[in-house]
Amino acid sequence: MNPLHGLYAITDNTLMPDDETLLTCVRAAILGGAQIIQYRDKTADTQKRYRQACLLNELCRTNARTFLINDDVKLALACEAHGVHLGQQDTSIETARDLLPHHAVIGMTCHDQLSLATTAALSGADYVAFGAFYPSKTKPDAKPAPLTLLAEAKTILSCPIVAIGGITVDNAYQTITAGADMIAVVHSLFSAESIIQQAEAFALAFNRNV
Ligand SMILES: Cc1ncc(COP(=O)(O)OP(=O)(O)O)c(N)n1
Ligand SMILES: Cc1ncsc1CCOP(=O)(O)O
Ligand SMILES: [Mg+2]
Repeated sequence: MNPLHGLYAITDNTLMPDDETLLTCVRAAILGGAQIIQYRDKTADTQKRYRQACLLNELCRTNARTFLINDDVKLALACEAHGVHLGQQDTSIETARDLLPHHAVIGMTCHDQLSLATTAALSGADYVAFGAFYPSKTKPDAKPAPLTLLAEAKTILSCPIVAIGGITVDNAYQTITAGADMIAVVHSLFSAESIIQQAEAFALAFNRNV
């Protein structure tokens, strides 16, 4: 398993509505340097979700990338993903840990609250996610989180930290220097004219010194 660090690409069923578009876009993100891929499909089409999750799992395994499923622990089990990303309203970490293989990756949304993160870490989360740090096109009603939260979180948590919400190539570097180990991106990555070049630009932000 590669480390939980770098560009974390999250799929979108509106931007990538069919199998071919989804695979082409995610392949480009991987080629550009995305390290973690999350399958996030909010439709109720169980058959499509299973088929696409299996396709992405294969793509990620071939390219040695971490593959996570949003919300759905049973789907993660069925497609043999590396793990799941859970929100505060989703399955609990404890239940997910019971259902998944012991080495599964479990990430947890903590919005703008350190207390949710310490609870998640104590429950065995492998990473925690904060946001939205900037206005998000994908989730416009996401509660805003201040960038200072990341440095505070770093002092009290030992697990990796994800920043999410409205992250672009222009604000990626300041988000990483503020304390993010991973930056999770939907719109600014997958709506780009060249997804490969956009992913490269995000990946470069992790290697910049100034
Ligand atoms: C990496 C990452 N962070 C946060 C979220 C949001 O999860 P959640 O609050 O459960 O909202 P939905 O994505 O399910 O709408 C995420 N998916 N990934
Ligand atoms: C799922 C989620 N949770 C908080 S913001 C967000 C969406 C992130 O997408 P974008 O990178 O387009 O703002
Ligand atoms: Mg969720």
